[in-house]
Amino acid sequence: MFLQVESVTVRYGGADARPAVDSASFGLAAGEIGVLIGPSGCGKTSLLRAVAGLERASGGRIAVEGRTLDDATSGVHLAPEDRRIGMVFQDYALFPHLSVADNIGFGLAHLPRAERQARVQKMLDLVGLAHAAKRAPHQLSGGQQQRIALARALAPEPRLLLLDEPFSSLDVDLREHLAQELRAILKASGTTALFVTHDQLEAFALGDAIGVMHQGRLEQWGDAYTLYHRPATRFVARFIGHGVFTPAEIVACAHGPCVHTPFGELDDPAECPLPDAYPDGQCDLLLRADDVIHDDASPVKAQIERKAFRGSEFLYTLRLASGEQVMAHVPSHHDHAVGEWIGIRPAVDHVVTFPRDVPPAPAPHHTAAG
Ligand SMILES: Nc1ncnc2c1ncn2[C@@H]1O[C@H](COP(=O)(O)OP(=O)(O)OP(=O)(O)O)[C@@H](O)[C@H]1O
Repeated sequence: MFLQVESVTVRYGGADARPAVDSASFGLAAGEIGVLIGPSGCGKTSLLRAVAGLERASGGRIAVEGRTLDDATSGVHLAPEDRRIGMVFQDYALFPHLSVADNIGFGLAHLPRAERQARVQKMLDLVGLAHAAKRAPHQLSGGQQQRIALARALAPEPRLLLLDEPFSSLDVDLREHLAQELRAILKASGTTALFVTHDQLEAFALGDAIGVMHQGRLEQWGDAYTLYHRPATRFVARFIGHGVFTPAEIVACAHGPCVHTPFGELDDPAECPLPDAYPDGQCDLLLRADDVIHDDASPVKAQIERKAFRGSEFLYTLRLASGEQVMAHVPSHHDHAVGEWIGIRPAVDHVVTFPRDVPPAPAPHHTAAG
C-alpha cells in the first residue's frame, strides 16, 4: 500500500476524553483516490490532519511508501514540511496580488527559472486555465480559483495530496461537476489523494475507495457499490443512499433461505444469511428505494405519503396498511397522487440484515383478538 493508516487514534483532551479519531485503519494504493465521509464532528478532518502531520497520532502508525511518518509506539513524528504532502483547504487563499501563474509557481522557487515556467505551464494545461495565466485571482470565478489552488498544490509534485472540503463554498451543481473534473486531473497526474467531504455525490463522483466515519470510528472502507449494497453497519446503511429497515424473518425453504417481510416473500435471494444467523431468524432487513418495485398486479398495496420528483423518476415514500414505511424509486411517467394506494413488490438483489433493533410488536395471531 502507498499510504498506510494503522489503528490511528487522535485525542484532543486528556486520556479519558472520547477520541476524535478512534483506531482508524485503511490503505490507499499508488494513484488511488480515497474519500472520508461522515456527518459533522465525526473526525474526518482530524484524521486528515494526522496524515498531514498537523496533529500527532496518540495511537497507531502512518506510513507513506513504507516510510513511517508517525508511530505512537516508537514516538516517531515527522514534521508536516518533511512529508512531501500537498494540501488544499476550503479557504484556498490564493495570493491576491500575484497573477494566476505566479500563484501556481509560488512553491517552486527552488527550481531553475525555465523548469519552473515549464511546470507552471503544465499545471495550467492540466486544470484547463492556460488562457488565464496572467489574470489576477479576483478576475476568476470561484470554481476557476479552486482549480488554481489545486494546480498550486500539485505543482511541487507532492507524493500525496490531501483535500479538506475544497468545494464546500461553491454551489451544489458546480460541486459535483468539479468533483468529476478533479478526479480526471488527479488521474491524469497520477496523484494519490485523500479527500474529506460530507457530500455523498461528491464522494461517489471522486472516490475509488470511500471511508464512512461515525463518532471517530471508521465504520467501513470500500468502493461506492459495496457501501451501498453491502453496508457493514446500520449507520453506513442509513448514511449512504435512501432506505428503511423493516422487520423480517429468515426461514429455511426447500431450495435455501427465504425471507418473510411485511410486503411479501423474498424467494431465492442472493447472499442471504442462514436462518440461524439470528434468534428465530428474526432480523431487520434493509430496503433501498430501488428494492421496491411499483406493480399494480401485486396483492401488496401501499399508500403514497410523499413524493419527490427527480427527473427520470419519483422517490415515493409509502406506507403499508400494517404501518411499515418503505421508499420506492418509480419511473416518472407513473405519476400517482399523494394519498393514492399503489401495488408494490420487493425485488431485493442483496439481502442486507442486522440484528433486530427493538423487540417487535406481537404478531396478530399471538394476540387474544387473533
Ligand atoms: N483543535 C481541537 N481541539 C479540541 N477538540 C477538537 C479540535 N478539533 C476538533 N475537535 C473535536 O474533535 C471531533 C472531530 O472533529 P473534526 O473536525 O475532525 O470532525 P469533522 O468530521 O471534520 O467535522 P466537520 O465536517 O464539521 O468539519 C469533534 O468533536 C471536534 O469538536
